[in-house]
Amino acid sequence: MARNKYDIDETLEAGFDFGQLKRLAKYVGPYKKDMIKAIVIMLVSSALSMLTPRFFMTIMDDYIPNKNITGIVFLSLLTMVIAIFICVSLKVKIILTNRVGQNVIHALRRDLFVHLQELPFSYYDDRPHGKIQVRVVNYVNNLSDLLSNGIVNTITDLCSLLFIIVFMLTINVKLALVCMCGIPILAVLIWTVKKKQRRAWQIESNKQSNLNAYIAESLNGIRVTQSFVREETNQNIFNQLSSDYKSAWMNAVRYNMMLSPIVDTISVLTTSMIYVLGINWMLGGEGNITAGVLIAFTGYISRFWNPITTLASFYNSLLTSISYLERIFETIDEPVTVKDREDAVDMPPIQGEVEFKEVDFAYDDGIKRLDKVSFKVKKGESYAIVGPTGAGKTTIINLLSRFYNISSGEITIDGIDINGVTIRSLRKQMGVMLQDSFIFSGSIMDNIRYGNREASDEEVIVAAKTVCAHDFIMEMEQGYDTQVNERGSRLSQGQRQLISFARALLANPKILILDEATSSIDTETEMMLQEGLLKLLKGRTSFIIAHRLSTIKNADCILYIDQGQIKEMGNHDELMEKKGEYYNLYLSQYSFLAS
Ligand SMILES: Nc1ncnc2c1ncn2[C@@H]1O[C@H](COP(=O)(O)OP(=O)(O)OP(=O)(O)O)[C@@H](O)[C@H]1O
Repeated sequence: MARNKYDIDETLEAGFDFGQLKRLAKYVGPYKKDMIKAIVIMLVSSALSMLTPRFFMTIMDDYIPNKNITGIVFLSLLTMVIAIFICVSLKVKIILTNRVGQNVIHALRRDLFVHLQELPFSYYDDRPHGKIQVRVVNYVNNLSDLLSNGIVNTITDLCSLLFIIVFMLTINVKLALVCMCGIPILAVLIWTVKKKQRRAWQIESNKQSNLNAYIAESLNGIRVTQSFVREETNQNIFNQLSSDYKSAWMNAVRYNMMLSPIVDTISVLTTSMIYVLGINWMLGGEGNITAGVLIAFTGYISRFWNPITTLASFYNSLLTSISYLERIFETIDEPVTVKDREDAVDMPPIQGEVEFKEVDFAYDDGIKRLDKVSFKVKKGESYAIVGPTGAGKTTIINLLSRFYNISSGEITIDGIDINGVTIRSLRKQMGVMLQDSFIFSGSIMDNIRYGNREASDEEVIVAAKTVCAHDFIMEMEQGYDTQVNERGSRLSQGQRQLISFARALLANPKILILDEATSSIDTETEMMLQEGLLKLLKGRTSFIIAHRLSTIKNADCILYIDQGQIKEMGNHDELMEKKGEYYNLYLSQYSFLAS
């Protein structure tokens, strides 16, 4: 449970290995053609750009002494044409690589989202949503530079470097070696800071994640915050998290910043050495060095350090991206613990007989929350589950929908073990109304239709009428087309419950599960609703959890749960006669209402 907090850094279970880069390469695979085009264009322009210092050498050493004006004009024009070609190819490369980058980002984000949709409740129990969100949005975005420019630039820069080295070696080996003597120094420096730099970017991603988690949590809880006048405390927590993020970013970027001045210094030093040694060697008549050779070399040396600078910055962005990639792939690799067995078959049309056989269950914290729970519901019966807060009522119905895996025992529907059927075929035949009546942004019609996308408008309206939601919906400015916000902030809690109720009904389920479906609904509406509900429940198996016992008096059987165990079982009259826990609970509610 340690992860489930904004002030706890996430730990990375799987370390980075180059296999992850290979995995990223797979995403680039479908856009190979665009990548190849971009690389070829860049290689051609890079090879052409190598010619210009050579042209200047020819002009200096050959055409000027021989007054070859035509040659000078021709080479100057050629240089101009090459410059225009380079300009155009750069533009084409940007278009191609951006297209590849954005497509890859889209594919990565899609895979992440698809996987997140499949991950079980237990994954979300253990993490703040902000920490998940930051992976899908920010971390994936941060790969954009690596994907759109990094890959093509690296390949073309490596080739340019090779071209330059070859060109320099063909002109003068001694000067070429002087030029390259800075590379080993740079390699040692990069190697020395590599580990610290990677760690620094991992810490940065943790802090970003914490900050995001807190922002998401604060926005979700803004009403409670303002009611309890917690704004100042929250600001302090936010400031601390934001300042942690700032420091982590500054620390990480410090390593990135180090590289560029080092490359510049080495570049300036080697250029000076070329001049000093080159002029000395030229004056001493050593190694066939002419003024033209020196001019060509100064042209090459600036081109020589250019790709090294871009490679160094690519290396920086690679290390940054790696820390994000680790998180992205960690999420994609997160095992779907609640999934179809290999031999799973579709659940046949449900008749409605449900049986729990000695079911034990513990959440991820390992504490047993259900202990040998056994009961059998006949087709079409309605079962109520009551008991104190935290007794395990919701847990029972969560297991019936297979939101979690049971620890031991068996749950069967019509005698079929629900572990052996596909989750989709099982859940499609159930109508579940969870405690959290979540409303999505969109129209009221869409929100009800969430339970059955094929339902016609008329069917939506019938469901709304059955749960007594039709009147209040019609009173809204655009009736069923009224737009509501995420979480339904413009609806009352009771109205939200009625909409969720209608949604559960619309699925036309064989098994209906209602968890505190009417807790926020006024007694008058509830009584009206009971009538519709009675008709509706006919022939369907239903599970109703309610604290308000008046709601469940008519249930065929009532399970009284406490501390994960069934303490009493029977209909209302039987349990009242028994004068046990249910009796006490009923009397306490009755006397509370009477008083
Ligand atoms: N995701 C979870 N991870 C760990 N423990 C959990 C989780 N959800 C519930 N619990 C614990 O399991 C126990 C049973 O919870 P459950 O939600 O089933 O209670 P309940 O009877 O439905 O309570 P209420 O009437 O308040 O809704 C509680 O002690 C609760 O703290």
